[in-house]
Amino acid sequence: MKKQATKIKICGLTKEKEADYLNQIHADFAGMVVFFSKSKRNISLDQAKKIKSALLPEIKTVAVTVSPTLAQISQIAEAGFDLIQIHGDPADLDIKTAKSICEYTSKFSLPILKAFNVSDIDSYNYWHSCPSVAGFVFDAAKPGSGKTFDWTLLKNLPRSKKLFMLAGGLAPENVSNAIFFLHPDGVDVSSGVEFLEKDHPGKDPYRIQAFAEAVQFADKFTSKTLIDLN
Ligand SMILES: O=C(O)c1ccccc1NCC(=O)[C@H](O)[C@H](O)COP(=O)(O)O
Repeated sequence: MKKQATKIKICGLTKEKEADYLNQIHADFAGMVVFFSKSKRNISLDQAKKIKSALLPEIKTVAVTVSPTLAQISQIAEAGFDLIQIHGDPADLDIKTAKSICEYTSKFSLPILKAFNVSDIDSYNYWHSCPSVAGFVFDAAKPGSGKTFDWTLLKNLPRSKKLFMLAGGLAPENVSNAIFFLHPDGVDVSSGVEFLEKDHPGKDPYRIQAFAEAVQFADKFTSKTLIDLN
């Protein structure tokens, strides 16, 4: 059995210089919130492209969306993202005419990271069967809120080669415990690596470094099989 490091996704990038912080820790995924103006981390596709071009090419870019429309998904694919993270259901999905959500999402031009926000975890088994879904992000009830949730809800979910990623209120202070408890394939953080001062928005390079070190610390004491998204 090959030992595999826990993958790191840093989410909610808003500035080009934050790409350097991810490059320094060799993050696996960079998440950017698009087409969701309610979020303080929402950025335009042009901003996202600038951040993307400052990232090491091996860092996979994830467009983080809430119920995206088909038109938005095409624009996201054209902008060169590697994956699309979907909270909720796709907006244009007409349950009456689509044979199944799986069939519908198979038309998307990008692999999907299906995000769950606690109350919808019941649909995990269904999404798990969809070939277009590359993996899962288990997040708190309100995405990007920096709040955790009851991790025991995930303990007995079946695993496969699809990426199983924990999000929601992770931080340098608790991510090792999360890895010890759940052995996820990846950990996803946004609020927990931002500046602690309320009047200082954006990602804190020292907290990103501390997060990566806490993940490495936990990995020394856990082992898992190889998951490859390529
Ligand atoms: O960040 C947002 O504002 C956001 C808005 C809409 C959908 C998703 C959003 N964020 C998702 C994430 O950033 C990640 O799932 C994240 O790691 C969890 O957030 P946090 O609890 O702040 O670490």
